Amino acid sequence: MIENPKSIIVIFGATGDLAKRKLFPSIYRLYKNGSISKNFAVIGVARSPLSNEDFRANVTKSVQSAGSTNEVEEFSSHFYYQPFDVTSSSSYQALKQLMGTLDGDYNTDGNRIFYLAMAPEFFGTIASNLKAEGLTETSGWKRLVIEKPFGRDLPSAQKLNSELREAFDESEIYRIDHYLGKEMVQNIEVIRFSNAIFEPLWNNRYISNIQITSSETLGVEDRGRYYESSGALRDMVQNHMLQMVALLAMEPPIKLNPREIRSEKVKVLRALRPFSQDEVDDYFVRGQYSAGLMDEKEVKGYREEKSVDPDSNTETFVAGKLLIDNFRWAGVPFYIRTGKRMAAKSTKIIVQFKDIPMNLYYNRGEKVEPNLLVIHIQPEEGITLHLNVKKSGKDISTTPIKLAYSSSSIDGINTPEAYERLIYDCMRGDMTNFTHWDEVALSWSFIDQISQAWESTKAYDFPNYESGSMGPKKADELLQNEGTHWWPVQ
Ligand SMILES: NC(=O)C1=CN([C@@H]2O[C@H](COP(=O)(O)OP(=O)(O)OC[C@H]3O[C@@H](n4cnc5c(N)ncnc54)[C@H](OP(=O)(O)O)[C@@H]3O)[C@@H](O)[C@H]2O)C=CC1
Ligand SMILES: O=C1O[C@H](COP(=O)(O)O)[C@@H](O)[C@H](O)[C@H]1O
Repeated sequence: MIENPKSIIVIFGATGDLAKRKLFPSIYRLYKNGSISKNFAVIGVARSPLSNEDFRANVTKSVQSAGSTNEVEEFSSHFYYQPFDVTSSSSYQALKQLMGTLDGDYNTDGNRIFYLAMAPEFFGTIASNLKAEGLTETSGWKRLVIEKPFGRDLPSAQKLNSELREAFDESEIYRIDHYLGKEMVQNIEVIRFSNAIFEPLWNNRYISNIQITSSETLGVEDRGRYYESSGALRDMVQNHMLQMVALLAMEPPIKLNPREIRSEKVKVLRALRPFSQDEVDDYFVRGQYSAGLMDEKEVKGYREEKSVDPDSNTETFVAGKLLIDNFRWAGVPFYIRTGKRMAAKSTKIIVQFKDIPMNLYYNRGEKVEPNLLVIHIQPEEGITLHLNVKKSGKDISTTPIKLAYSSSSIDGINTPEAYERLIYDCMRGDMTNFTHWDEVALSWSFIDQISQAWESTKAYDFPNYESGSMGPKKADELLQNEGTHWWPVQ
């Protein structure tokens, strides 16, 4: 793998939110820390009639708003803009010509990344036009980076995939799941497979349940139109939550390469227990936020948000119990929960170990707390192990303690942003942290059974959780019915 990759990056949707907030600052950091060679150029395309100078000013502003000031002008000089109509042959021909010129100017060896940061309805059209107009013919490598959502159910994902596959090979398609770029999500494998104390316990003999919470304080913001056709199930569960489940549950791969890791993740997704439409409510709970208080300020309910149907049936919260029917995990529930306008912004994984066979301290009326391994994904990054020790003093009695490691306090606060890692991986041709089509297809077939049930029945109790809370009561009951509870994530 080349460590200082050179390439032209074409960003479709270069005037959009994602480009400004994530892509430009991430490419800047790669440039500044020397991860990518100076032989790179970025061509931004969108409908707006900007000049190169306007575009460079936007890039400079976005990098500066992300807190950087050093060599920003020099960095922005690598950026070019072309007004673009995704359906017009002349747009592609002009882009082809510009790529040819910049290939020579920046000596990029014909390497090309096409980054689709646009609404998903354009993905198929762009990919087929890139091929039809000859932009995929190059002396170097070509790669397609594709943002979510990858379809809205299995049939639409299959259709999109076959459109992409007419122009790009599977080995050239980099499907982004930004959770796979997060430091502590990448750490799951390392925690599991490099610690002798965890791996022998990582199964149904010693683990009682695993909980994954990804809660957000923000509401739907300006994305009401998209969110109305998506909901939390498609927006968060189909991709990020199931990817974390797969990483936690997979068997050790025979090698740490993309093919072997994916093959193990795929086996987990294949082992997810399916259920019938009538059983969906036994396993999954949906919620929608009402108005409430966040940071002592009144916020709107989901149905009052911009571009949202005042009678919307869309869920902004999902909790669920997943069962993985294989030898390692039979009988161990994986509880997941995610939602908007919750009490805290927090993503945590809590592995709860089974109780010891006998509590020797019971006759003193003492309850021994279960051992927990907490993986803090965000905002803090690290792990905490909850153990029991002797309370200081004369008596032999127990007290819970926590052994904590914080990755940001040890390695420095600036752990790379997820997008920074993923763009770098794509430039180096490392597909490990991108989702393979097989994973996408299996995730959709699991999700479709839930969305079909929910779309065919009105949620009469919506809205059913207050903004600023931890979700609907039913989500707590899902665990209470099994004699357990959600561990706090705040
Ligand atoms: N924003 C985010 O945080 C995240 C976004 N994503 C995904 O990234 C993609 C982009 O999202 P986001 O940046 O928020 O979207 P925006 O709506 O902010 O940007 C869309 C971009 O597409 C361009 N565009 C729209 N229509 C056309 C057209 N017909 N021809 C050419 N260009 C067009 C727009 O520019 P113009 O109007 O000038 O044409 C703009 O540059 C989506 O797939 C989204 O789901 C995924 C995760 C997070
Ligand atoms: O993909 C998405 O993720 C964000 C949450 O990402 P995070 O890194 O802040 O946890 C979510 O807000 C958005 O709706 C969804 O599309």
